[in-house]
Amino acid sequence: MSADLQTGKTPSGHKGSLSVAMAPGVQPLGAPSVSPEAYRKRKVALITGITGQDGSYLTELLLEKGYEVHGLIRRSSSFNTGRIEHLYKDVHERPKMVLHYGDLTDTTNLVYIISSVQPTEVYNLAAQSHVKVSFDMAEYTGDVDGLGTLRLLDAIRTCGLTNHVRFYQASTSELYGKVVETPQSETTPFYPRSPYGVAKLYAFWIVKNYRESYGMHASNGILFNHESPRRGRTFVTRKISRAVAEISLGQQDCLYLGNLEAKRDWGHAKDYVEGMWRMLQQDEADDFVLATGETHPVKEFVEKAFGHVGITIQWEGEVESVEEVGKCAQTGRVLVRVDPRYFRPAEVELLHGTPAKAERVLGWKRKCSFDQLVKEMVEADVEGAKRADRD
Ligand SMILES: Nc1nc2c(ncn2[C@@H]2O[C@H](COP(=O)(O)OP(=O)(O)O[C@H]3O[C@H](CO)[C@@H](O)[C@H](O)[C@@H]3O)[C@@H](O)[C@H]2O)c(=O)[nH]1
Repeated sequence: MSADLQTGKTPSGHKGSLSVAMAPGVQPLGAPSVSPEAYRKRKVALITGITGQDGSYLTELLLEKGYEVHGLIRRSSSFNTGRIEHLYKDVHERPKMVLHYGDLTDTTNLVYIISSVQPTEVYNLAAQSHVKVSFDMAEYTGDVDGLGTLRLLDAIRTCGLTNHVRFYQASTSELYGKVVETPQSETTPFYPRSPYGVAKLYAFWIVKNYRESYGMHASNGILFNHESPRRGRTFVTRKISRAVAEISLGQQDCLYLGNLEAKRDWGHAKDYVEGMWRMLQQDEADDFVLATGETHPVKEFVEKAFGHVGITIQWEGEVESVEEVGKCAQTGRVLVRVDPRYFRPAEVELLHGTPAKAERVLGWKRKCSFDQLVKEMVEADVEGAKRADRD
C-alpha cells in the first residue's frame, strides 16, 4: 500500500506508517548542551580553503583575535600550504592552528571534522575558483562550489549545530555576470556567465534558504575581485605583476593576455577578510557586497604595473583584436600580446560594486587603494623574481 508523502495518508484515507519526524528526545550527533551564547564564547573557527589567498589572511586575522583556527586542506603530492607556512611553522608557540585533511566532496569527512572541532564560526572559502577553468571542469566545479556548500551546511545540521554555528559563504560578484545595472549592489539581479558563476548561484541560494528554513546564522559575502601578492598565478593581476617583474629583470620577454578591455573592481584581500569576519559578528545574518566602488580595465592594471618598473606602455593595433600589442614607449619592444587562448566562451565585461551597505551596517571600509595594490604586488614580485624560492 502506498502513502502520500505529504500527508502520510494511504489511498483509503487511513494514516500510513510513513513518518520522517525525529523521535522526541533524539538529538542530532554531538548537539551541544549549552546555549548558543555560551557555546560561542569558545571562539573556534573552521576555514575551508585555508591554503588559499583569503584563507591565509583570514587565519592571520582570527589568530590575532584569539581564535583557535581549524583548516581543511586537500591532500596533494606537492606542498599546497605555502601561504600558511609562516603560521604553521610557529605551531609550538601558536598551537591554535590545526589542519585537517578534507574535501567538500566528502560528506562523511565533513561531518567527522565538524563534530570533533565543534566550531563556532565556519568560513566556506574552498572552491574551484578559476572562472576559465570552470568551462573545462564544469561538473567538478558544480560539485565542489555548489553541492559542496550544501554538504557543509548539512554537516553542521547533522552535528546539531544549526543554531550554534555562524556560517560565512564566499559568494562572488561573478553572480552578476552580464550586468543589468551599475554599480552592482545586494539588490542587483544575478545573471551568471560561467559554470563557476552558476555553481556559486546555487550556493548563494542554498545559504539563504537554510537561513530562512532553519534559522541558521548564514551570510553571503558577495565579494568583488580581491588581490594581493598571495594571489594565485593564473589570475590576471598576479599574472601581470609577475610578468612585469620578470620582464624588468630580463627573465621573460613578453606577457600574453586575453581580454584587455574587461573591467574589474579590484580590492586588497586583506581588507576583504576583515569584512567576512564582521559579517559573522552581526546579531542577524544577511548578505553583503564588499567592493571598492571603482572599476578599472585590465589594460590599466597592465599600464600601472609596468609604470612601477619605469616602463611606459603604448598600445598599438586595433582595440579588442588579437593584433593589439603593448609596446615599451622607450624602446619600441613589444611587451604585451593578446592570445585568444585566454578568452572565455562567455565573458563578464564589467564589474563595479557598491560597498554602501557593508560600510553602513558593518562599519567596514577598505583601506588599500587601487594604486597601492598594484604597487604592492609588483614590488613583491620584483623581490620574488630576484630569489629562486618564490611560488
Ligand atoms: N585569468 C586571466 N584573466 C585574463 C587574462 N587576460 C585577460 N583576462 C581577463 O581578466 C579578467 C579577470 O580575470 P581573473 O583574474 O581570472 O578573475 P575573474 O574571472 O574576474 O574571477 C575572480 O574574481 C571573482 C570575483 O568576481 C571570483 O569569484 C573568482 O573566483 C576569481 O577570483 C577577466 O575578464 C579575464 O577575461 C589572462 O591571461 N588570465
